[in-house]
Amino acid sequence: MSMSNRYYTVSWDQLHRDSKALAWRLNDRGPWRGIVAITRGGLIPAAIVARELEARLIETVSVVTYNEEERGLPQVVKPPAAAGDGEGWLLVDDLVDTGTTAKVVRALLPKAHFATVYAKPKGRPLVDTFITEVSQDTWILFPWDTEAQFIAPIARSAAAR
Ligand SMILES: O=P(O)(O)OC[C@H]1O[C@H](OP(=O)(O)OP(=O)(O)O)[C@H](O)[C@@H]1O
Ligand SMILES: O=c1[nH]c(=O)c2nc[nH]c2[nH]1
Ligand SMILES: [Mg+2]
Repeated sequence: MSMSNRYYTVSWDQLHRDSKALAWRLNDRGPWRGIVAITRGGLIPAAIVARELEARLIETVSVVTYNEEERGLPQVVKPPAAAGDGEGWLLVDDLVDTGTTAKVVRALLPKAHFATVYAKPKGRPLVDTFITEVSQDTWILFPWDTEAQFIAPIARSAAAR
């Protein structure tokens, strides 16, 4: 996991709204044969988009990347067997960051339409449709990776300084 200068915190409510906004855009470009979710991050946006577009055929593709380790090469641990070359299929992920995952999946499904909820500048050229862009040095915090916790009152933390 790369370190970032700031966080962009996404609540369940915001993720639902942003995924629905994505569905509105994608509805105009259909009909779609089905949806390929890029696991695991793409699963929940894909479910929300599938509900809105009344898509019932859902395939998955799983790519494991080891950016920070020596072996370095992305591994396709589950190919999207049902989706052919991707023609007529919608490919959904939560975000593009460096574009490493996107490059691998686009090579497997060259004709698919690639949609993400969030995009960072490096990955943005690889995406056909997205909703919100954040800067490259921002880490997006998804609701499934976070939980609410107690934070000290301002007066108490200021007094400790
Ligand atoms: O553009 P990139 O630099 O490739 O980064 C984007 C990918 O990274 C995250 O997935 P991750 O590989 O962490 O796995 P996960 O979806 O199972 O959490 C995210 O869900 C994207 O798929
Ligand atoms: O939760 C996440 N937030 C991000 O910004 C990110 N970039 C790659 N992978 C990521 N996972
Ligand atoms: Mg992912």
